[in-house]
Amino acid sequence: MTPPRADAEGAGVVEGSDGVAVELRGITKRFPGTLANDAVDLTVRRGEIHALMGENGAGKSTLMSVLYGMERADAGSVIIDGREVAFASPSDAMAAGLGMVHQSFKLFDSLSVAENVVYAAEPRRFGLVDLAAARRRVRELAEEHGLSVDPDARVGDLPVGLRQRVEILKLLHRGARTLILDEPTAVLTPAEADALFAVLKSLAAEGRTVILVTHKLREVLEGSDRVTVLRDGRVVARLVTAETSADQIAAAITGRAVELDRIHAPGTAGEPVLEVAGLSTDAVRDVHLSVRAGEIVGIAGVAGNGQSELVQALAGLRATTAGRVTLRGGDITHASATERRAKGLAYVPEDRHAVGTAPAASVADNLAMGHHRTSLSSRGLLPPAAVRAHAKRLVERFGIKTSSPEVPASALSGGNLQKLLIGRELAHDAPVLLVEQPTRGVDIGAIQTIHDQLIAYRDAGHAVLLVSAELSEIRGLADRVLVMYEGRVAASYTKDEADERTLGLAMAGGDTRTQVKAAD
Ligand SMILES: Nc1ncnc2c1ncn2[C@@H]1O[C@H](COP(=O)(O)OP(=O)(O)OP(=O)(O)O)[C@@H](O)[C@H]1O
Repeated sequence: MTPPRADAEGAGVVEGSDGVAVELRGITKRFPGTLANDAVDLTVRRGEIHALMGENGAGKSTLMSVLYGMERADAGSVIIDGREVAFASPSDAMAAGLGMVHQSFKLFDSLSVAENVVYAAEPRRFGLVDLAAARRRVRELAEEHGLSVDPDARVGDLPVGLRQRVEILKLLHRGARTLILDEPTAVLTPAEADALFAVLKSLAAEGRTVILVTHKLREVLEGSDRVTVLRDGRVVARLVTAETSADQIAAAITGRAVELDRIHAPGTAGEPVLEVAGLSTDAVRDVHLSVRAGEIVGIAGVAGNGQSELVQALAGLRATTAGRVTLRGGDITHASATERRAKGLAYVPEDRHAVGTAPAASVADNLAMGHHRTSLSSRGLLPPAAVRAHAKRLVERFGIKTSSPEVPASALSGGNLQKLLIGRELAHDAPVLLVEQPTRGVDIGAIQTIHDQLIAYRDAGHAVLLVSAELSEIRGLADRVLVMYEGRVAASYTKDEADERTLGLAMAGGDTRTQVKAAD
């Protein structure tokens, strides 16, 4: 691992950069109406795990895009291994030893692990791709870095944690010495996240460098060496992880005290409004549940145990093979998604990009979507003034950071798009809300806002079915908790019973409900 040498005259070599892998000096990047990065300085030492944190829209992704050659800064310099660089594209950044794992992986599902890892940098024999060498290479890299994965597996068949491994192996194959990971644990199970951090720590111990963009305080405290916090495009804190606390980081991020992991008091439940009896789909088996007015029912489970499929079936987006669903007493088992909506079912899907929003439409139009039959509309039409006023209200209520409601939704940062989606669905005031992963990619201050809004929604007498991979979210919000395992509801707990250990065991397939009761 030799850093690139300066040329004979030493041009481009920056003084005082020993032991520094990446240095950004005075990076400024402006978008129309937004100063996304304002003279940002960031120093990342070789061999460290450096967390980059900050509210949604603080400028983290923009800064990483500048570093990785995807965006050109208006001012400032990028220094890699002591040498000033000017990347015109990510391939320049890769050639200088940087590698980025994006939130949506860039892999070919139909190809094998080995083919993906060596893609565009294949070992060749007599001009042909040498697949045997590719397989060997994957095995070597996997062994060297503790990243075991079968070189012959088809990528599309792998769980998300292993697909992420393939991305990392691909970067290592291309010689990346600095890895940038954008919210890498957002879609991982807790066990996969632990495995990822073990890998990152061993890469750092080898002298590689990791830059981690994340909102998760716990993983930053456990897994990083230093933290840089951005707010409104500027650096507001540089912290040594071992010398700081969750509260200090949270205060740096939001500029105020945040109550972390609050457990909300239970609500007062009324009549059942959503009733599910014996529901089955391709991935769900014989589910019985009911959600009452004024109640939040949480569904916990390791990703892939049928939670998403259950909610999709309830939303009318997945075929039901058996069972019966009633909404406020009316049978909706075979109703379309549109009919269910009209009957009072709102839905916040997990995938905000593919199903939830229209990126080219404006923020205001996205917030108005589906409101053609609500008080916003006048004979099925949406008057522009009403759309604007509606957008203004929701932008304020949910703290959606945007230079104007007229910009396209694609200009919003990831977390702000999530706030838009939640805001739009809550504004329907529907008697039943199905919500999946409401705070994925959302900063800690906004998590508090979204949680408060969901509780207020419940207290106004609505029923909420909440699916979340975050146990702290389930415990904080839900009045009752169901755990799904292998497509079934494996256990059901009251708020008091649902401690982290009990839920964790049930999620792993061991229903401890009876033991807990016996011990009481
Ligand atoms: N292409 C663009 N056009 C206009 N504005 C943009 C564009 N990309 C980003 N912005 C704006 O720049 C600011 C910084 O966005 P950025 O995506 O860097 O934030 P972030 O810290 O990564 O947020 P998140 O945590 O939500 O991912 C935001 O106000 C965003 O709306």
